[in-house]
Amino acid sequence: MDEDQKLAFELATSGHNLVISGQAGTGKTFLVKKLVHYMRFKQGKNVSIVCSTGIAATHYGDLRAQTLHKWSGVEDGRHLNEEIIHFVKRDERFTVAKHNIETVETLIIDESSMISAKIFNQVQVLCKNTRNSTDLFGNIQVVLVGDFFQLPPVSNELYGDPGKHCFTVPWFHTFFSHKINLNIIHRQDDQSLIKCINELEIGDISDDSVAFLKSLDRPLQNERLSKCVHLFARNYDVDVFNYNKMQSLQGDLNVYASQDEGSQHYLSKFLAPKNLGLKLGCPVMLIKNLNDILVNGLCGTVTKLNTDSVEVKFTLEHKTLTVTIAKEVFTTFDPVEKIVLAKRVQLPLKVEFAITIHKAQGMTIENLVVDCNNSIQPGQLGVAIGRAVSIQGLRVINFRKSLCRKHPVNVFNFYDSFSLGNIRNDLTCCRKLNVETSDNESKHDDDDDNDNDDGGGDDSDSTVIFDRLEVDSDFSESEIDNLEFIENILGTDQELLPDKSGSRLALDTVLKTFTDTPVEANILVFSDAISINYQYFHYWFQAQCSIMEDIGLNCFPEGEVKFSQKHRNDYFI
Ligand SMILES: Nc1ncnc2c1ncn2[C@@H]1O[C@H](COP(=O)(O)OP(=O)(O)OP(=O)(O)O)[C@@H](O)[C@H]1O
Repeated sequence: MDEDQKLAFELATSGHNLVISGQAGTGKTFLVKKLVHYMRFKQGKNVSIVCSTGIAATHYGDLRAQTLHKWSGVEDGRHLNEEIIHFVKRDERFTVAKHNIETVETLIIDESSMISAKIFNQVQVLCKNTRNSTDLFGNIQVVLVGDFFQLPPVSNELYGDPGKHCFTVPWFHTFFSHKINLNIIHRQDDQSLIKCINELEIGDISDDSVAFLKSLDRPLQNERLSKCVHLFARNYDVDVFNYNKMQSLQGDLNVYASQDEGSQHYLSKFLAPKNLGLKLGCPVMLIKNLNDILVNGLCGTVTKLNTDSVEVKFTLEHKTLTVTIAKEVFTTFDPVEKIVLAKRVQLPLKVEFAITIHKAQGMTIENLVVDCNNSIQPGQLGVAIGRAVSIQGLRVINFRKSLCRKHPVNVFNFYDSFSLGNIRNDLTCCRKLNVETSDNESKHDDDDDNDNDDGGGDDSDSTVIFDRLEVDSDFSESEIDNLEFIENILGTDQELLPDKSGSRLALDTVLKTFTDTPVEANILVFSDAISINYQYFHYWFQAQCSIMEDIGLNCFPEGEVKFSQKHRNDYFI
């Protein structure tokens, strides 16, 4: 281990809560494996490893990691805090999750950049309540591992999750007073490549690195072989690539049609396709966690096509496993009305000649082709190119400097806050704290401090009381107020609008679209359309979503002061 890894190892094995970060390839997963071995087998501790995604969990092989969602029972985040506490404590379907929470001593959470503040807070509240404790996380030692310059959490408007980083929960810095950054990159040894990944992660790329990346646009020797992995930013591009590859594959095409019920709007959002075409020998990826071994993201090859099922040979860490995959039920659930909005029965598979960058986070890939087109998220290209081991096995196509995005300022601020803090042997520095906290305190904190905007502290009864005694029921007026507010921001923020003339025109069009669009007519589609059309304003629009929420609030009938999850869904879905 290098010096930083040793320091992190020492702190974690002495029982401290700890954040371990570091650029792609600095050995975070490597360190966790060492930690788990030592803590389980030398210290005899009950250690659980959980990850934000099933595919990240597979990197731990026999150490048996699983997703945080499954381990804790929070599933896909559909439950309110009080419900999930009730289920885990009393419902026998949640016995395993209850046992996990009651018995664990150390919880290691990897790939935490993709865990939202809402889910993180919910797990914290759940652990505290299930262990009948007043301590954060019920006094479980938590080691949080991840690179927050990589991909951020995915939002889920239906479940009231705006997708904010887990470090925005208000109790974060008290609970994690020790934070360490690993600095030595072990995955690659080419200095130009290391520098380039670093700059891509941060979103500030030098001319040298641009030239370097452009020089990598040449065919790889073994690009045509199946062991070469193609990465794209969007599922759509993955699908097009897969379709073309599928056409060129020999053999008969079997088409598996789904059985659908419910809203077309939600059906169209399922990853499981309506018609899944498969051929013998085509590469596929699981898109659902079937058990601890067959997890979402696992790749394999089709070996037999049956009428309603297929046989797939999966490649695990060092072995292969052939399994019959039958159709599964996919649902979208309304957590307030408690109804299923859409249901699809389909094979939990997707053709995978290529995969999205999201699915690749955490992987090490020897032969890699990255298509940079349509990359819009901060850190996305850093994640993609950071998978490569060497420049000999890396091809980069469609790279342009304008595709590099900067992370929001709160990510940089978070890293500025990195320090080892006060280390006390009796753990009074991080674990044995007398922290006054309530399950919904994050909401109050949010009100107090807009910079530390958490959004994730899920209110325990999902109802936020707003003390607006006078509610403006006239939509147009409040809308105009907010538009003026937007204009003011734009008038002063040079950084957001470096090119004011071009932006002005785009902005006027956007604002016109906004004023012409009834809020209740699907604000999400509207914001998506804006993001696609005006990527330049991407971050700005995210910030405007909260302003739009305010506009929605102002539209409530007079006397209405409760803004519940249901109201939120009515306005924003
Ligand atoms: N101290 C070390 N000595 C030698 N090799 C190391 C060391 N630390 C990590 N490695 C190797 O470097 C490679 C990258 O490590 P690892 O996957 O743990 O990085 P990571 O920080 O988790 O990356 P990512 O953020 O992309 O998931 C692996 O092949 C790992 O075995």
